[in-house]
Formats: sequence, C-alpha cells, structure tokens
Amino acid sequence: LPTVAPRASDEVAQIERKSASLLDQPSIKHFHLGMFEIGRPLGKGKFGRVYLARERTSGFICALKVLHKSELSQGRVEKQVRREIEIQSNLRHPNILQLFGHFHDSKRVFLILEFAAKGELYKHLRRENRFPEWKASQYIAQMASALRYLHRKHVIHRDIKPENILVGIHGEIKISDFGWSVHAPNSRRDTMCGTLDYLPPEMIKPGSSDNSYNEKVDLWSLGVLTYEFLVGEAPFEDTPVMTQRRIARADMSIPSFVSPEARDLIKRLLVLDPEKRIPLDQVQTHPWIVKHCARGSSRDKP
Ligand SMILES: CCc1cccc(CC)c1NC(=O)n1cc2c(c1)/C(=N\C(=O)c1ccc(N3CCN(C)CC3)cc1)N=N2
Repeated sequence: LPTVAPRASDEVAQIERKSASLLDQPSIKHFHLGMFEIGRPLGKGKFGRVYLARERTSGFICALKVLHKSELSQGRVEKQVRREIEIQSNLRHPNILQLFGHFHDSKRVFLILEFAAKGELYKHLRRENRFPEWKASQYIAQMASALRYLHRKHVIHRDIKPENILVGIHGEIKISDFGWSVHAPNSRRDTMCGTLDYLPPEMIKPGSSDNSYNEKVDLWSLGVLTYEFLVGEAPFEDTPVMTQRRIARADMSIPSFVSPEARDLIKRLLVLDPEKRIPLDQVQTHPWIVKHCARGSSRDKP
C-alpha cells in the first residue's frame, strides 16, 4: 500500500484552496467521483464500503467511503450521516480520522476520508490477543488527547470501541466513525444497536427520568477500552441481560496480570457516578500513562 506522505495534508489544503476558489464560479462542482481513481476495497461496514482512492490531479491518497442512499433511508440513519459529516469535517487532530470533504450522486453519498494505512485496531487486538502495557498505555494516552480535543468542542463520541479505531502508518491510532457523536449535553433519542459492552450505566438505565448525559460517557468507554486492550475482552462481556446488570453495578474483576497502576486507572474510569470519573487531564498525567509515554513518541517501537 502506498504510504501517505505527511505533505499530503498540505495537498489537501491545496485542493481545498483550489476548490474554494472554484466555488466562486457556482457552476464548478466541489468534488465529484470523476476526480478519483478508485483502488482496492479497504473494508465494509453496516452501511457502506470504503476504497483506497487517489485524487487525479494532486495524486493525493485517501479513503473513499461510499454510502447508498437507499440503505441509509431504510436504516433511518440519514440524520446520523449528516451529523457525522457536520461534526467530523470540523475536526483536526492527529488521533482523529480526518474528513476532507463529501459529495453525492443520485444514488450514493461519498465521504473523502484520511487513509489509515495500518487498518482496523480491533483486528490487531484480535491477532495479538491483548496488548503489552506500554502499547496499551500509549494508545490510551492518544485516546485521551483526542477526547480532550473533542470535549473542548463539546462533542461527545458516544461510541468509543476498538471497531471504531483505525491505525495510521506510524502506528498512531485514529478515532473514526462519528455516526453516534453528538453535541453535549444530550438526551438519547436514537435507538441503540450493536454491542452494549461499551455503554455507561447512565445510557442503559431504561426509562430513567433524567436520561440526559454529558461528555463523561466517553470516560467510561475509555475505561472499558483500557480493560479490553490489557485483558483481550471487555469487562462486562456476558449475555445482553447480564451485561446490562453488570454495567449498572460496575461489576467487573481485573485479572492479576494487570499491573497495579493500570488497575488503578481502570477503577478511576469505571465509576458509576459520571461526575466522579477521573477527568481527561488527570488521565494524561496518571502514573500508568506517564511511565510508558516517556519511552518515546506515539509511534511503533523500532
Ligand atoms: C465502511 C467501512 C467502515 C464502516 C464503519 C466504520 C468504519 C470506521 C472504522 C469503517 N471504515 C472506515 O470508515 N475507514 C476509513 C478509512 C479506512 C477505513 C482506512 N483504512 C482501512 O480500512 C484499511 C484496512 C486494512 C488495511 N490493511 C489490512 C492488511 N494489512 C496487512 C495491511 C493494511 C489498511 C487500511 N483508511 N481510512
């Protein structure tokens, strides 16, 4: 796979400047399919497929996500896709997958996304079973940095899990799939689907009067992610009914091979009361994070 040279983002800026200037003549389209050479399929999800792509004039490598309008309307997820586009196109952070632009034709919506050359994090996790503490710690440090950035913009991701994280060419992680992200505070109206494993107690309590919640939901999910990186399975993994019950009681046990520092951080994140969860700035200065990040940048070890 071609590597994405760092200059690529300058080229995006160049494309954007060019297309911004093109926008002055309304007849000129912004982006369209003919501008891209489509490469191999990279992956597929419930509502779309993603392909390696190259923008013809600049040679810029990206990932083109194709969503079929018919499927979106059947799944009643148009609103989510609109929100994903609106939120993700205004974000710029090394650990958040960038959305450079979007366009559509009669049948499909196309998202022009940053190419993450090392693919899906959950496949790495399944292959390695669980991550060594130094790697898990660096990933959580990167997640905390990305979440701090999101929360400063009052964006809650709400769907932090290994399946929604990609890995860049230097081994850095990139939060993707903002389909479930919202502006805080929020009271959930969309129906949930998929795994319950990562949901905090305040989002699964059925019919609780005050079902509004805030950014702290991402702290709980960060705790679940930390546990899963180190143990290889989620802390409340069980049958759906038991998972809900165990989440509501924060009923989990941490295996003895997990270091005391990592155990301490997990316990400070998986707290029932959202207000009592350790804040992100204290995650970044936690002994388990500091002890490993000192070993060098957020990249693969040589
Ligand atoms: C449409 C697919 C989808 C549905 C739902 C959620 C998400 C976000 C995770 C996505 N993916 C998405 O949006 N994606 C946006 C993307 C993206 C996915 C991506 N890369 C890859 O998917 C990928 C996969 C495998 C790969 N190789 C595997 C074999 N290795 C030996 C070499 C490397 C290398 C890159 N880059 N930007």
